[in-house]
Amino acid sequence: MAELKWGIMATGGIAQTFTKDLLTNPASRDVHDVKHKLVAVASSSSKDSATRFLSEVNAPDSVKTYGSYAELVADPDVEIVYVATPHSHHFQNTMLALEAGKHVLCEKAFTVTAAQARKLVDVAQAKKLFLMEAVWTRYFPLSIKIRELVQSGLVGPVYRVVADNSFGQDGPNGSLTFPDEHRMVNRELAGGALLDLGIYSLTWVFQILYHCQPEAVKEKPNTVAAMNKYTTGADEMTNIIVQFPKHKSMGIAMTGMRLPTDVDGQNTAGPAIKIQGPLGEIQVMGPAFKPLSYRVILKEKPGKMEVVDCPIPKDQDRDWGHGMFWEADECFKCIRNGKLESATLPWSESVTIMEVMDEALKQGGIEYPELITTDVYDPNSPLNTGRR
Ligand SMILES: NC(=O)C1=CN([C@@H]2O[C@H](COP(=O)(O)OP(=O)(O)OC[C@H]3O[C@@H](n4cnc5c(N)ncnc54)[C@H](OP(=O)(O)O)[C@@H]3O)[C@@H](O)[C@H]2O)C=CC1
Ligand SMILES: O=C1OC[C@@H](O)[C@H](O)[C@H]1O
Repeated sequence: MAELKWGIMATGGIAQTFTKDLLTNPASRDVHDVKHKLVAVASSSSKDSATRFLSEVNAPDSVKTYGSYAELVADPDVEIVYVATPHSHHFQNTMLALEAGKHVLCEKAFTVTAAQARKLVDVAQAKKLFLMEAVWTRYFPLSIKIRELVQSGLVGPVYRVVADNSFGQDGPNGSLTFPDEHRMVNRELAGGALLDLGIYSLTWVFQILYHCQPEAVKEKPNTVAAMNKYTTGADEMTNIIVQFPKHKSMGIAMTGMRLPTDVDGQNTAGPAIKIQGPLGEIQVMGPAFKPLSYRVILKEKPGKMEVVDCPIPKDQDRDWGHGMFWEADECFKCIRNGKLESATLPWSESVTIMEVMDEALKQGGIEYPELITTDVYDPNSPLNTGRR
C-alpha cells in the first residue's frame, strides 16, 4: 500500500487538530514507512464549512469537500473515515461508514453504550474492515515505553494504578463554565466527565492493569462508581474503582470538571498517574491525555528519581505537531498488514472499557436519550443527516 486515503467526517475542533497532524511529514517523527493522503472532508452543516476547514488546516485545494456525511462515505477514493463528531453520533456515523465499505478511526469515547460498541465490532468483522477507537495517547512513544517498563517487572507486579484527568471549570453559583448546550455537559450529545475525560483515566488503568495481563489469565474487572450529577443531567465528577481480584490489583480512575488535576497548572503539583508496585512507582505527569514526561522512583534507590521527557516532534515546515499522527500511523500499518484491529487497543478492550463505563453510568444514575443510545442502525437518523 503506497498511501492511506483519508476522509474526515466533521469540521470541529479535533477534526482540525487531527487533520493538521495527518498533513505533517512522517519523517519529522522519524517514521519512514507510512504515507497519509487527505482526499476529502465533509460537514453536516454545509459544503462551505468543509471548504473553510481546508483553509484552516492549510490543506491542498485538490481535497474534495462535501456538505453531507453520506457523500463522504460514498466517495470511492476514500479508504478510511475519521469520525470526529460528538460521542452521541459515533455509533450511527461509524455504521454509516462501515456500511459503505470504509475503514474507520472513531474518536473517543467509542460509543455511548457497550452494546453499540459490540455492534460496530460485529459489522467491522463481518465486512472485513479495519476499526479503531481513537485513543491517541496509547500510541505515544511514552505510553509504549511505560507498558514496556511495567512488563519488564521494573516496579514488580503492579497492584495499584491511580489516574486522574480533570478540568477546573468551576463557575459561579454552582455552575460550570461550559454553556448548557456545550458537548461537555449536554446530555443530547452524551456529554459528561466520564465519556469525555474519564476515558483517559480508564485508559491508564486499562493499559497497565488489563492490557499487560497475559492473554491466558485475562480478567475482566468489577466496577464500583460514584458520580455527582450536573444540572444538565450529565456527570460532572466521577470516580471509579476497577477491581481485578485474581490479580490482586485495583485501578482508581478519577475525572471531574470542577477541579483540575494539576492545581498550579504547571504540572509541578504532582503526577496525574501513579503506577505502583512493591519495588517502586512510575509517575506520569499530566495531562493524562497528552503526557510529556514520566519519572521512576525505585525503592532500592531512595531519594533518587529518574525523570524522562518525551516531547512531541514537530514538522518544522508546517510548524505543527500535536501527537495524533501516531494513531494515524497505526491505522496505516494495520491496514497495510491486513489487520482489522490494532493490537495496542484491541476491539475486546474497547468493549470492556465501554462495559465499565456502562456500569459506572448505571450506578451513578445517569441516563442518555434513546436517539443516541439505540444500537439499531439508521442511515437516515438525524445523527447521520445533520438535521438538528
Ligand atoms: N483526542 C482528543 O484529544 C480529543 C478528542 N475529542 C473528541 O472528538 C469528538 C468531537 O469533539 P470536538 O471536535 O471537540 O467537538 P466540536 O464541537 O468542536 O466539533 C464537533 C463537530 O461534529 C459535528 N456535529 C454533527 N452534529 C453535531 C451536533 N448535533 N452538535 C455539534 N456538533 C455536531 C460538527 O461538524 P460539522 O458541522 O462539520 O458536521 C461539529 O463541528 C468527541 O468525541 C470528543 O470526545 C475532542 C477533543 C480532543
Ligand atoms: O479528548 C479530549 O482531550 C482533550 C480535552 O481538551 C478534550 O475535552 C477531550 O475531549
